[in-house]
Amino acid sequence: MKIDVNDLRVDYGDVRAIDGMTFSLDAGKIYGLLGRNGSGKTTLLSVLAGFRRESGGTVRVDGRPVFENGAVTGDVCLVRDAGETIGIGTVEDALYFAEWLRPHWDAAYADALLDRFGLRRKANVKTMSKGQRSALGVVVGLAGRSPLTMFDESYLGMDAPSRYSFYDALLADFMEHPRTVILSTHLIEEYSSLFEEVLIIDRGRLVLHEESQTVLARGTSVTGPAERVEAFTGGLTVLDTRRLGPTASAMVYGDLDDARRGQAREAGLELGPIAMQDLFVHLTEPAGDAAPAVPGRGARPGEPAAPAEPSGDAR
Ligand SMILES: Nc1ncnc2c1ncn2[C@@H]1O[C@H](COP(=O)(O)OP(=O)(O)OP(=O)(O)O)[C@@H](O)[C@H]1O
Repeated sequence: MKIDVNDLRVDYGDVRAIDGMTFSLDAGKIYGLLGRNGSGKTTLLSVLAGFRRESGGTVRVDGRPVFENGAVTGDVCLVRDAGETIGIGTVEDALYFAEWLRPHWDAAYADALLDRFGLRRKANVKTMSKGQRSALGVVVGLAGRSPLTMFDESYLGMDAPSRYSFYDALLADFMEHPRTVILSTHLIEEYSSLFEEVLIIDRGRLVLHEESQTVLARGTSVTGPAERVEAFTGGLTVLDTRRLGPTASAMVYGDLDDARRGQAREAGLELGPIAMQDLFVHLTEPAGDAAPAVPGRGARPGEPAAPAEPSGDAR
């Protein structure tokens, strides 16, 4: 399903949780939604799922409004953390309810997933552990095969083997049944290779929306003798610099063309990739600080950029 969000605002009383967000998502891709605590991820997903009404702006899924629109919400699934939406009865009851609700439900696949995550059909959901309830949420999200499927930190309570299992299951099922998937997560490195595109939000605003490969290609670590690193990075957008004795490693954001790369090599500097998590940390700032103004902030071509906030470091 295609998503078009235009100048979206969501208020909780005096708190503006989403502050003028505009973006479009194509159908059939896996998107990563990243943001610090309180940045507005759950609020945004709730609006996309039709759980909450927008205070301003528009949200369209396949060109149609979502809120109180049964023709759309039947094709949309939001799995929240710890599977909180299915806290009554047994696992079997939860699946029965999900099947009734979801037109694309695959019962055989749901059964296979229960085995995969070691969940008993007769288990009472209320007495299940947090991780088991999260796994049940994931089963519902995957087996529902909703054209728009969103996981909001659904796997947070799951242990590492179960999370890896979710990763593998999602990838395999997505290949067979492509759909629009949005994953909100704080486990950036664990899931970043799944994301075709990534959206970073910060204090209710869209900070960046780009293909993951582009985002990663824009970040480069420059390591070598401190004074040479400083000279080379002058005029570039430096997100962070770390020093260890005479050696410095600078995190640079922006395209480095072949000529610049050649200059770095001639200067004896080492160039390397940087992790998406590192980029994320430096593209968002703790509350109260301004995020650095970096190229690519705001959105993709054709989408309005979020106003870049002034930063002393950014060039
Ligand atoms: N029901 C509510 N009433 C009032 N304010 C709320 C409510 N829900 C969220 N907020 C506020 O809206 C902002 C965005 O919250 P939201 O839960 O969407 O963030 P989040 O990015 O999902 O956070 P986290 O990563 O911690 O789950 C926060 O400032 C939060 O305090």
